[in-house]
Amino acid sequence: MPYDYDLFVIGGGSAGVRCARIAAGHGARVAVAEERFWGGTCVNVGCVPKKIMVNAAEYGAWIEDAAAFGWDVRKGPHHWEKLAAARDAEVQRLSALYRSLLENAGCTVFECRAAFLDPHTLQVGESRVTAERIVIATGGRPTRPDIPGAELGLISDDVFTMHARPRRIAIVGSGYIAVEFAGIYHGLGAEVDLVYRADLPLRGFDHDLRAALRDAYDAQGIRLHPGQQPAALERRGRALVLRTRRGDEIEADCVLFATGRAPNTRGLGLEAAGVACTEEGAVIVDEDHATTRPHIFAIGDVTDKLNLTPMATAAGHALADTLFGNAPRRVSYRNVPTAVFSAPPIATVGMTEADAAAQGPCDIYLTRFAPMRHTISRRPRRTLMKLVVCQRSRKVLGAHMLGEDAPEIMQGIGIAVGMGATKEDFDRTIGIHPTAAEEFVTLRTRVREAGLPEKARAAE
Ligand SMILES: Cc1cc2nc3c(=O)[nH]c(=O)nc-3n(C[C@H](O)[C@H](O)[C@H](O)COP(=O)(O)OP(=O)(O)OC[C@H]3O[C@@H](n4cnc5c(N)ncnc54)[C@H](O)[C@@H]3O)c2cc1C
Ligand SMILES: NC(=O)c1ccc[n+]([C@@H]2O[C@H](COP(=O)([O-])OP(=O)(O)OC[C@H]3O[C@@H](n4cnc5c(N)ncnc54)[C@H](O)[C@@H]3O)[C@@H](O)[C@H]2O)c1
Repeated sequence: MPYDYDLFVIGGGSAGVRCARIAAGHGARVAVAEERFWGGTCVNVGCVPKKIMVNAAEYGAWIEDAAAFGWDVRKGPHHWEKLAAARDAEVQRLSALYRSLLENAGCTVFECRAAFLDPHTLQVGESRVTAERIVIATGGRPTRPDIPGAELGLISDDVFTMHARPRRIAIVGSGYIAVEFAGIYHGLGAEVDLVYRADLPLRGFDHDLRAALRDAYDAQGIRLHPGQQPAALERRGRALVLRTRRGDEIEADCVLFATGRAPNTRGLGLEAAGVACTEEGAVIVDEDHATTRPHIFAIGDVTDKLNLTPMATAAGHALADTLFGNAPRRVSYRNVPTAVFSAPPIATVGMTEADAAAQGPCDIYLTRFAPMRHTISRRPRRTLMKLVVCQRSRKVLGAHMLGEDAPEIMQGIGIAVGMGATKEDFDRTIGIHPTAAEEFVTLRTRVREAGLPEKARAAE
């Protein structure tokens, strides 16, 4: 039976757009359906608008720093609506670009929802469409905790439609989104409460980074509430009150739930297609992104593996090359560099100290220092850099940094760690002076053998 398309992609986000346009470039007849916004989460309610807000928040402190360098500048008020307009214009430009990339590649675009009717047939808006192969790239959505009054709180999507900066905001969670928005709102002048379950923010990251971020946020005046779980949210007059299970009350103008995301598989007709999901709703895939139906594939956040834009695009590209480019390949999920755009930012690649120590003896090289800019500005900022080195092979198993430019620096370190560079390879590299980055190649003092103190291990 001839199909309408060789490939149908459900979802026009990072993963779907890359897969569709590369497949079309290989000569396949491709269609894509997007129900909400071209470019998906990253472009519209994720990385891009978030990073613009991170940049905006940084300027506030830079204006103050400038005075120490001789500039006669005065910090005036921040105009939220100006920032919002600039941010939204850039988002619209990029979203339109994503759509035109698809059209220029020869893809058919549908601006509506798609769902399976059977393994090869989709309901696409008002039409029925068939395809030989189908890719599920529907991403994820923010979740709220199951507590009374949860609907009074915001989710990350809502941040990008706020009309004004809140005076006080309480943020629940301490993952990527929570700590990034804590830094943004604080930088823009709001009072911030960060409410989280663990002892330290950013579960899963290296222990020293987590402790350094706690210290940095504490020093800046972000009010930290570790070991606290939300119990209820209620309106009291014009304020919201977040009650915790311990019985504490935190009052704010708005409450942001940054408590994780769930894969978008509800109502997709996956049962009709014979595609299996985990209990949490993530599509189950093998190393080639094939689902339990060999002609149906899933890529990006909907598989809930490593929910980062570059992973979504890499998976989409590899799948298109494999299916239509006569160039089968797999994407590695190991040694993926990642950054958290907190204030200061964090970046990391490879193993944490705890993970590495569990595999065998390792050495820790670590330095903390005041960045050169701040010896002049007197802003109390500290940088932390750390290498985890295998004692046997001398390979650098993990590199971790908290400090200005950490994400820019870690991209290059990621190449070295991915190639299996040893500590001696790092040491042989000549530094670029004067930079913070050069510390990664001049770390000479082994501070200890890897392994977390008992108390820290218990809290992991
Ligand atoms: C606030 C925030 C900040 C982030 N910051 C970063 C960052 O700095 N760096 C980074 O690497 N990652 C970041 N991420 C994660 C990153 O945005 C995601 O990993 C990435 O966007 C996933 O791409 P995707 O294509 O899998 O899904 P998405 O981009 O979510 O795309 C899925 C698309 O499918 C559409 N869709 C869903 N169901 C259907 C249907 N049935 N029919 C038609 N269309 C459908 C949706 O509307 C959506 O557009 C951030 C995420 C958030 C929320
Ligand atoms: N810079 C980046 O690359 C970047 C930025 C933002 C988001 N992302 C991606 O998006 C994903 C989602 O981000 P996120 O921050 O929402 O999720 P997350 O999984 O990183 O963090 C969720 C947080 O919510 C807490 N939590 C979960 N349920 C809770 C409950 N019922 N009560 C209280 N706390 C609860 C968790 O303990 C954790 O601190 C990230 O994991 C990441 O993959 C990446």
